[in-house]
Amino acid sequence: MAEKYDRAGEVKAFDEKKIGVKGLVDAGITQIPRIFHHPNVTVTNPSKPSLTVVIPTIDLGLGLGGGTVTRESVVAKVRDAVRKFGFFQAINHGIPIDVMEKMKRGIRGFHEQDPQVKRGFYSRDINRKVKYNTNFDLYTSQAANWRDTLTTVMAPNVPSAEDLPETCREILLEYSERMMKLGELIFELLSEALGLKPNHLKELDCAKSLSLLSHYYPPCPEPDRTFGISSHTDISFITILLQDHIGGLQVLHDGYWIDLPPNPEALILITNDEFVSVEHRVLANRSEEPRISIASFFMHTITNEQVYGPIKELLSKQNPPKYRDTTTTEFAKHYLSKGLDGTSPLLHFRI
Ligand SMILES: O=C(O)CCC(=O)C(=O)O
Ligand SMILES: [Fe+2]
Repeated sequence: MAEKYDRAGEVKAFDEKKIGVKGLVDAGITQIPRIFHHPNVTVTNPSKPSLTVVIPTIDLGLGLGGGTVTRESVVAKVRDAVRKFGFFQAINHGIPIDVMEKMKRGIRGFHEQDPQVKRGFYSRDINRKVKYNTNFDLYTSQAANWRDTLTTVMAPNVPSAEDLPETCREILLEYSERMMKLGELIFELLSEALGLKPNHLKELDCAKSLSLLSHYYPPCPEPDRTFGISSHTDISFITILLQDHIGGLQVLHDGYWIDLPPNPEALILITNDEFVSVEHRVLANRSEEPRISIASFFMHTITNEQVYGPIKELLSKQNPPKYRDTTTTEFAKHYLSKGLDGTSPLLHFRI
């Protein structure tokens, strides 16, 4: 039996230091604090002989010399991927590689800057639009994850440059502007994939609000005891993820954890519902370098009272609603109180 300890006290003490997990690594720890111990770290895939899953990869036709793919074929591939998998890897998505590289460097720069300056951004205030912390659910989850995150709300109200951290302000603005354009296209494709008019999801304001979660996963001295991010589904309408070369991201498919290997050209799209809301996680970083990822969450902030529910046009006697309507505020509050416990936040709203 594990020895009893004052978990709440240790969580608070760690949080109040405002140094993040990076601060622990910089201090030279060789064992991770108990608050990061997960009772069940099953890192390896449940073994299925010769597991071969082809990761759905979709060419959006926006690369240099693009135009070789038709809209119809892209919509068909998107429909297939999000129904079967709940995610896909997008290539030729229109965001240039140098912008993606600059974004990863900028975020690394934020996390690796003078800790005294970084400390100024440390906060858990849900109303703050620019903040950094370790685990948004540090106080509610059963076990903490080996990850620090800079969160910036980039749309609908674009922050002024001075409100953003100096180390990455320009690239945050440029990346977000491009991400908003890509988001519009993706919501059009998803609408069409659902058999709706192209603007349907955009008219529901799904493409309007963007938060960037810019993660830093420092090397973990005991990667078999914890996660980078434990199993969860996202709170957003969709997430578009940029990851670096380190790896560790896995999605759950047919009961098996599948690795999503890094690809410097690709972005990963994670969808929600009709459209599987795919469960995913990141293993604790076992390399000697930090891992950087930037998750673009198309979602409203917690103060947005807009009502969302199953799309009316898709409902019928044969296909009645499975979920009740809710507001962004109610949904976000539920998500925050639950933490990343591996269960779907949607269950709470099931009819
Ligand atoms: O870092 C990653 O690859 C995934 C991040 C993620 O799942 C999230 O921010 O919700
Ligand atoms: Fe996620």
